[in-house]
Amino acid sequence: MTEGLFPRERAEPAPGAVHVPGWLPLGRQRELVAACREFGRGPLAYRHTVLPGGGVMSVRSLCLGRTWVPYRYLDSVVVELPEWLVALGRAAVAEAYGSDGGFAPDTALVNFYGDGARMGMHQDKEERSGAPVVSLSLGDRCVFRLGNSEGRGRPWTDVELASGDLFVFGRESRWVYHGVPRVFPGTADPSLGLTGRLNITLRETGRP
Ligand SMILES: O=C(O)CCC(=O)C(=O)O
Ligand SMILES: [Fe+2]
Repeated sequence: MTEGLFPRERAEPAPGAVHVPGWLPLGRQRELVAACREFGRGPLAYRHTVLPGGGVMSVRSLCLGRTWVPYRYLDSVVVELPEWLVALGRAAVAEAYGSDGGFAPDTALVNFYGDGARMGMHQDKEERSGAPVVSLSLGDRCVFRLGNSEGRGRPWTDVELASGDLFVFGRESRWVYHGVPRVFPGTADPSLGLTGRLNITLRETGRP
């Protein structure tokens, strides 16, 4: 166990892919966990997405703003993307790239990883915008696999994401395959009050 022995430093594991460990202070993480709980009490619920081929995702998710279903965006919005989350997304891009570049996310996927949940290698490719993808992690640590734009296979780089970490992939890395092959149960700060892992992913659909 090397956990805590080495400082986790800001890194750019691939051009355009920026990892900022501990970007969100613990208080802000707690607020986000509370907000994610609240999202699930509204008209939306965390559900296992059923894929067109019949597969069922192990992750449970809900979508704020423009509704994503595999593999397209609908015209509908069930719950608006909160303005504070848009602002957080802008701040995240500014942190990663030095400027927010006018980032205007209109959709967010909130993913909950319970026992044994994983996410296979995929591209976020239903967006027409080349704007970056912003990912925030809460709760248990995980392995985030950052692949290449050509296919699901190697080469890839495994990055460990922990609670409060920011990961932005845009520019040359915008269309890379990526996934979460592993979550480490029970690795979150108990004071966060979350069992499992939450991920908030903000995107710009580029649709009117
Ligand atoms: O959970 C993560 O860190 C990644 C989520 C993801 O890739 C997605 O929702 O498209
Ligand atoms: Fe993704």
